[in-house]
Amino acid sequence: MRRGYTAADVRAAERPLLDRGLGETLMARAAYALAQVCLRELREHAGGAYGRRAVVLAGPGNNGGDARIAAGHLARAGVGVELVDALALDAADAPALGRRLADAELVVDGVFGTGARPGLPAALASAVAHWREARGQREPGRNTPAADVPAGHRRGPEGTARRRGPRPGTQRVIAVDIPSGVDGTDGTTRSDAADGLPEYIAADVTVTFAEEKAGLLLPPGRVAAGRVEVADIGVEIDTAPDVLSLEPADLAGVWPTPAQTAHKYSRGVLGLLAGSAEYPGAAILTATAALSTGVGMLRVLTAEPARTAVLQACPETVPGEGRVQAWALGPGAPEPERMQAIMHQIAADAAGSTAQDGSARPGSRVPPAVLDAAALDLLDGPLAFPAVLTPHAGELSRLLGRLGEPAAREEIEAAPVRYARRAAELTAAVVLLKGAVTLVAVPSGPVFAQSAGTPWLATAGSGDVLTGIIGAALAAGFLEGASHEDLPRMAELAAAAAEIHGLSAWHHHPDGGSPRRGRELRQGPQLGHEAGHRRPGPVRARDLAWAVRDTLSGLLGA
Ligand SMILES: NC(=O)C1=CN([C@@H]2O[C@H](COP(=O)(O)OP(=O)(O)OC[C@H]3O[C@@H](n4cnc5c(N)ncnc54)[C@H](OP(=O)(O)O)[C@@H]3O)[C@@H](O)[C@H]2O)[C@@H](O)CC1
Ligand SMILES: [K+]
Repeated sequence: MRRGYTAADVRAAERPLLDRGLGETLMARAAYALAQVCLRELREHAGGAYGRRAVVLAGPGNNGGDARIAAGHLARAGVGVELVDALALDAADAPALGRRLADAELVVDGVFGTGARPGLPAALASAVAHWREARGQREPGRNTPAADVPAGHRRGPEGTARRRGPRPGTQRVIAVDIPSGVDGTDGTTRSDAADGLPEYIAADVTVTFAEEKAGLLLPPGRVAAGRVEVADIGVEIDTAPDVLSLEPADLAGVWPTPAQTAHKYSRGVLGLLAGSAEYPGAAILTATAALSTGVGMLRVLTAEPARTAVLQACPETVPGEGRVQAWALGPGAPEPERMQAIMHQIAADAAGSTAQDGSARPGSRVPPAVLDAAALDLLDGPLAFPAVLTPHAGELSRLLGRLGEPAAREEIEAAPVRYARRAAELTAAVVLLKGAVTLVAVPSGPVFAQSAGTPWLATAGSGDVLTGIIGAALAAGFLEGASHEDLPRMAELAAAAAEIHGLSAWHHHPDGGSPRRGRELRQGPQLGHEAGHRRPGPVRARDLAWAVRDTLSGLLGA
């Protein structure tokens, strides 16, 4: 599990050490750890450290202080270091600095850290734009295989006979604590930027101090940070994290698995209301995903002709009503009246039917529900039963409008954590906001941020599959029903479902090849630049729904 802390909590944890006069000691430790990572990256990616070129961008605060001390360590190891005062940069010098940045084997970004306002000063942003352009010219395609690299780019055994600039793909960008331009706490960058210039410096590796900052787990900071390495500098944080991320290796400990003595009813029954005459496919995808997830039984309440379509595609499905341990409502525009009726019934059960002596029986445990797509359009206030809502930004925008706090889709995309949290408060539900980084918020408590996915997952039907996985997890995880007190556990299951959904896209083999298994699967995909050599291809929602079974088998060690 990755844990991200607010910049304020990290500062508060450092405060007693600073009061004891240990500021310089902390900075020395941070800089030493940073330099070690830089030297290792040079050895691994540029064939060595001695004689290689580094540009160290240093800002006005302590982040710049870390970078300046690390620059000294690098110089003593024989690296040719150019130290740049990043805020003293003149706009006229930006193109030349951009070229020098492109020519370096190593760039250290020590401009801003946890004390920063998001965004980059204009002259620096212009230099970064020139740098990107020069790198782009040298790297026509990010996936250029080594054999296609022109001979002039290849390094001889002694690093001789080189063309100007590092070989494509060998430059390493190391961020100090957090990529400059990104907010340490919410991961956002400047939202008012209209000049088209870069707003942050994207890194291959971020060396962060004490603990991960929440902004490293959240979009777009998460992608900007590349791989994150935490350096222990002797600062202990005893407050709760603000953001959590489940990693593939965590899933076996989180996911509900059947007891030895289980039978199909005690494994959890999921009631599904999905699909319509226009969209029967959504019901098939949600049903397939729930069955691939290993639900004990799936009851489908959908009307004809979607019902027959589901029964033909998934013969295990049981048609009609009956007892269920969880509900999945909404994919494929099923009848609104039917969804309303089911939600009213769960709400009435949750409120506690009046006992025979007339007293209320509050807080009854009821089957939790996952509400997707058309079901979201029926909500206009706090939910009286425990639920997971699964909007994308557009659906969340409509929902927030009905809840009296309108927000445009673009506003939500620029600050997704804030709006996911607010929607969770207003609906008293778990809100899973889909995106490149999927966020799972509860009315109060840490947010989960999951990013196993790939842009290929943004395809019709993908969300129906996620609903099926979440529904199956709720059915297995809440055999005795749930109340609002269970929202944190429901959020954990929804986050795990999002991770499994994303991993299934990375690991499914539509051509029938065997899926990745065991250890390789549990290590999970890498984000950002690291992902370059392991990309999934196009994803079909139908294949995804099937692949969930192999992903889970691999993760659970089956
Ligand atoms: N504390 C500790 O114990 C340890 C801390 N450590 C390190 O310190 C880092 C935090 O350092 P920090 O607090 O000095 O803040 P930092 O991010 O360097 O920047 C502040 C400066 O930047 C300026 N500025 C900001 N944004 C700007 C913008 N958009 N555009 C222009 N200017 C902007 C800002 O100006 P101002 O806001 O005052 O006008 C101020 O001058 C932390 O990330 C870690 O690396 C480690 O050494 C371990 C021990
Ligand atoms: K930085």
